[in-house]
Amino acid sequence: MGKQAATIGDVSTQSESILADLDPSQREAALAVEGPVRIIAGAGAGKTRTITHRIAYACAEGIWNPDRTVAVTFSVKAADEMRLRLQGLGAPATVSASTFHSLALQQLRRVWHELCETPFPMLVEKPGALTFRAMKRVLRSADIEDSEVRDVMAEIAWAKVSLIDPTDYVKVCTALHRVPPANLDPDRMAQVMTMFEQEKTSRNQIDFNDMLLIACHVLQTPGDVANSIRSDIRHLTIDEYQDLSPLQHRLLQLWLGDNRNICVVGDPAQTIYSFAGATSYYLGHFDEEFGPLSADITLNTDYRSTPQVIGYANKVLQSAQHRESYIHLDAVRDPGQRVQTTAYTDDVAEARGVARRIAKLLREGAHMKDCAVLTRINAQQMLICRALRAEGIRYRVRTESGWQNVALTSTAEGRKDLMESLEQHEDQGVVTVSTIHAAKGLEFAHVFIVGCSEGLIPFASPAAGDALEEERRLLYVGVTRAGDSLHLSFSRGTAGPGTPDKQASRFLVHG
Ligand SMILES: Nc1ncnc2c1ncn2[C@@H]1O[C@H](COP(=O)(O)OP(=O)(O)OP(=O)(O)O)[C@@H](O)[C@H]1O
Repeated sequence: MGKQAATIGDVSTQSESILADLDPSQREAALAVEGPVRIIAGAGAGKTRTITHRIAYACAEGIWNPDRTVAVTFSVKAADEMRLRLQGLGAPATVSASTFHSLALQQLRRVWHELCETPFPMLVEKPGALTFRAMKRVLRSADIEDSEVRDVMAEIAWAKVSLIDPTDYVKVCTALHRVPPANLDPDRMAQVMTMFEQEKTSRNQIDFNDMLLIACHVLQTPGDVANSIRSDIRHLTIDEYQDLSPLQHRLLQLWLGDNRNICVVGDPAQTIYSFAGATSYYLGHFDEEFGPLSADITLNTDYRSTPQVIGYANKVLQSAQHRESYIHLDAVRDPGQRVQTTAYTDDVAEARGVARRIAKLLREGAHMKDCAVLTRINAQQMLICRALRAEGIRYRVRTESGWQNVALTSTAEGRKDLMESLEQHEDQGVVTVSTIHAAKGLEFAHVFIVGCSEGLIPFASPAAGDALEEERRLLYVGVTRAGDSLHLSFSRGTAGPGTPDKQASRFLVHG
């Protein structure tokens, strides 16, 4: 009896200390532990903090069964980060934090022997080689550029996550005015898609998105297997919900069945993967799909950045096409320095200028791990790295895309390696060089965004519309990684004889 009372007392104290870290809106979200909950939050407003505390609180109070508590996110890094934060809050280790792909893979491996006698398919090791083979067979030519293979692979992945079957591809292209890559006409592209599937199946291989498709198929088939998978998920939390694809949406519907214990969190202004099939539609329409909601919460206090950075971020979105669906961020931190925009004569001067500024920051006491140089594309990074080396600054190029293709590292071993390598780097303290995409979800005291010119941000200067808006959001994501100082730069250097000087990005804020 005494023991029980002590336990209850301990749990309450623990719960109160978990909730004490939250502001009133975050706390409201954490306390809504049953039923559908939507949290729409701006950058730096504590999305991850809120959902991890919510999970830890509900488990500490004994309201949720940790063994049936599942948190899903989009990258291995984000899942690892979530697991670490949950551990830090004392959540039981049986709470699952994983990516869509690793969870689906885990579920399929568990039930496979009950479904078929054939061994579990292998994952395609070289999707590029398989795509090339499919293209060669359809086109009857091997004269195919690497970039064409890459673009076709991306198109196959896009069609899959968008739930578009090869037999419907031509119709979809007509309806959406979609132009297939590699100069293929829609009919040819559909043939390549079909051939890719045949090549894969004949080797008993599956690709990344097949894991989700097969999981959907298994869950769609009524019976004990589907029920047992579903019964493992009682409380489902999904981070970065603005990045959901139709395929992931289908899977989560099937995971839930009649269960309505779902909490989603996202920021429509951070949708930067539309090109790969992600859409913030599901976040915006969550209330129609799952309502009535137990809580529908907006978080707009940015705890990360100075008012200057936040002011800049708000202004980047001010002329956006759908600005009404984006959150206006409020600042709570003390004022810092103004956002700096610098024009350099050429790319080399820009790289050197940025490296020198970082060297100065380091001399003034900043830590290397607090500095990041963000680029729009990987190709910009060579000059930056060279300039950092010339200044004797250690750096790490972040290759992890932060997107789905890293989910395969979800084996315990892969995760351990990843965490060890990250920890090693973190101990040493290095400057991060990363694309904006790969920096999503991270924060640094000092952020340098280079190449803020037309052609880079926005990339290839798309016509007004969705592609242009995605580029605007990308700059917003980059800007909001900065805590204390933000430095934007571009070079005016000519692209070649007779070509005009580069222009500053239209997204840069003046005044
Ligand atoms: N209630 C709070 N009090 C103090 N600091 C907070 C609070 N909520 C969040 N923070 C801090 O604000 C920063 C952003 O929090 P978090 O990483 O959870 O945000 P996020 O919404 O996931 O960010 P983003 O979407 O921009 O990647 C972190 O440094 C976090 O510790």
